[in-house]
Amino acid sequence: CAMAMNSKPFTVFVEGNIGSGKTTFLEHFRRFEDITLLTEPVEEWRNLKGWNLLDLMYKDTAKWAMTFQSYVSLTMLEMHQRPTPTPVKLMERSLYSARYCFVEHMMRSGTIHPAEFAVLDEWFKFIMNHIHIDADLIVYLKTTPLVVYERIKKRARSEEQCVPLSYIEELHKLHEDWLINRQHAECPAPVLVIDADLDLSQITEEYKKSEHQILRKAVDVVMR
Ligand SMILES: Cc1cc2cn([C@H]3C[C@H](O)[C@@H](CO)O3)c(=O)nc2[nH]1
Repeated sequence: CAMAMNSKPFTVFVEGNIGSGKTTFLEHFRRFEDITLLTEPVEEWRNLKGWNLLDLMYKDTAKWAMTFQSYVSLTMLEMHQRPTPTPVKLMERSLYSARYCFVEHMMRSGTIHPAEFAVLDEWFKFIMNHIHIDADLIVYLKTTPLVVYERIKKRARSEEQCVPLSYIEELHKLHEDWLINRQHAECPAPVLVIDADLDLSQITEEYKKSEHQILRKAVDVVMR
């Protein structure tokens, strides 16, 4: 059912480490007409006017990380701002995981220069103060670093083949700090934790748990 454009849709961020099954989770909701799915625009990051920024970032991180994260944030902001004709909007990742997980890691590991971090952080703070983009719910696909590391190898996305386990472990810790230990007050949305270590056959039960919570909220939005 089309939504009156003036009311905000029930917005869900689907968050999790690389290889945690976010795209698979989102595809599970493809069949619901009342839900708009916004998957990560990886293809845009792989081809900006012919430049594969994702590959450049993984190949020469010190040189390209700032450029890459700057463009990722722009594409995420565009998705946050995109008008949604349905009562529910599911987004893969967000400006929050961009800042609290990926950019945070790049700063702590010295991959980007403190001056580059300062610029990215000023953009993030400006957006937080001027644009309303928070979630009504965050679905956290919680995984064990070793499990997703093996999946990344199996999935064999070419740009990711040189990703070390240590990077996956650090990203995991930053997701836990944010979504389990709740260290960032700017993003107060409730978190629904899904055990995403489960393999495809078992995980449907876990998805059903979130389906109920998301769809019930969607009914609330429509009835509002
Ligand atoms: C918001 C955000 C998403 C995102 C993804 N990535 C990388 C991780 C994966 O290899 C690929 C697709 O998620 O892009 C990144 O480096 N920085 C990011 N920031």
